[in-house]
Amino acid sequence: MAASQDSKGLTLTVLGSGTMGIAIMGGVMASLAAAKTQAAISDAPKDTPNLQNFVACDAWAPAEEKVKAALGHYNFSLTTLTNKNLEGIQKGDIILLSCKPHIFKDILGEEGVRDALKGKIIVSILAGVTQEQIEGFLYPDGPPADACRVVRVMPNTASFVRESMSVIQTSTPPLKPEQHKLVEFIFSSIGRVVTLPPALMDISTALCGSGPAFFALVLEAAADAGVAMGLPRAEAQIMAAQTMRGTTGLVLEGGEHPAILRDKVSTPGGCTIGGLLALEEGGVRGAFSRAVREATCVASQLGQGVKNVNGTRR
Ligand SMILES: NC(=O)C1=CN([C@@H]2O[C@H](COP(=O)(O)OP(=O)(O)OC[C@H]3O[C@@H](n4cnc5c(N)ncnc54)[C@H](OP(=O)(O)O)[C@@H]3O)[C@@H](O)[C@H]2O)C=CC1
Ligand SMILES: O=C(O)[C@@H]1CCC=N1
Repeated sequence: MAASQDSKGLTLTVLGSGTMGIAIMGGVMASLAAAKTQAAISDAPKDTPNLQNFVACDAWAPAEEKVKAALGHYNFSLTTLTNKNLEGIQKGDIILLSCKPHIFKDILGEEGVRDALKGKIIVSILAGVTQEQIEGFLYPDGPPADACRVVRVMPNTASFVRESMSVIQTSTPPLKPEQHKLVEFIFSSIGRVVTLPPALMDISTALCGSGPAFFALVLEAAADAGVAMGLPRAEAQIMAAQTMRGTTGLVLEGGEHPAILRDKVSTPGGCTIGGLLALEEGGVRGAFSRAVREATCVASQLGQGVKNVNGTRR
């Protein structure tokens, strides 16, 4: 990590300031802002990395305004750059690779990038791109002593509201303690974290990365049903979303198994069992599970340059 940054704090540089780049910076900023407020009212010693600065890079000029509009109010040092990835990497201590998967070679292949990355950490959230692919591209002859470390993480878009489920891929060999601490700090500040081996990153991509879209479809269907039965749209959406949140609370905080939870809600002879049987008749369990498995297959191909990854299959 660059010692030169110590007095001004560490810098997170984001390469690709789209949905995820903004969501992650936003979540981290919200978390740091909350920690500042907490520190002001408590004397407890803090053992958190001194992350203070953010650099948002993109290839699309309007992204600068988008980033400022989404994050400007946090009052952190925020620099926006268009087509200046190298400058962003030079300024950063930890680099978040959040472009589309197939773009990574354009970014990391730019002259000077390998030098600028010396001793730093790249966190890649690219679906389907392995740690080996990135390392092999940067260091085709094997990593030099001052090589950067590449860490693969799969977060989700709920990072923005600090409710991400982020899967950090196990690093071999382990990261240096301060590097590990910084990666853990960033992702645990924007939600929950689990660490899993490389072979489980594609299913993690489907379940956690794509998951918000799948659950949003169910949520929307529930709200639609409410509207169909006469609820105003706004109330129907809040009711569906809060009910989904309550269910996840019972599982996450209450440790309830989903099958037991279903059973507890199903009063004998009541309406819930009637609704559940309609869902089973419609094959919702199979369709939902198939969606996650399909997304896993597609995710596994995203880094291979394979075309038509979403072409129809049996
Ligand atoms: N969306 C999600 O929920 C999740 C996405 N991911 C992964 O995160 C990554 C980003 O996804 P997402 O945020 O949805 O994608 P977006 O398209 O929203 O963001 C990517 C950004 O990178 C920009 N970009 C393109 N080329 C370059 C370049 N050469 N240098 C710098 N920036 C560039 C794009 O600009 P332009 O639009 O002009 O191409 C775009 O603004 C993907 O790899 C995806 O697999 C992981 C977990 C969840
Ligand atoms: O749809 C995608 O490919 C990305 C990866 C996970 C979520 N969005």
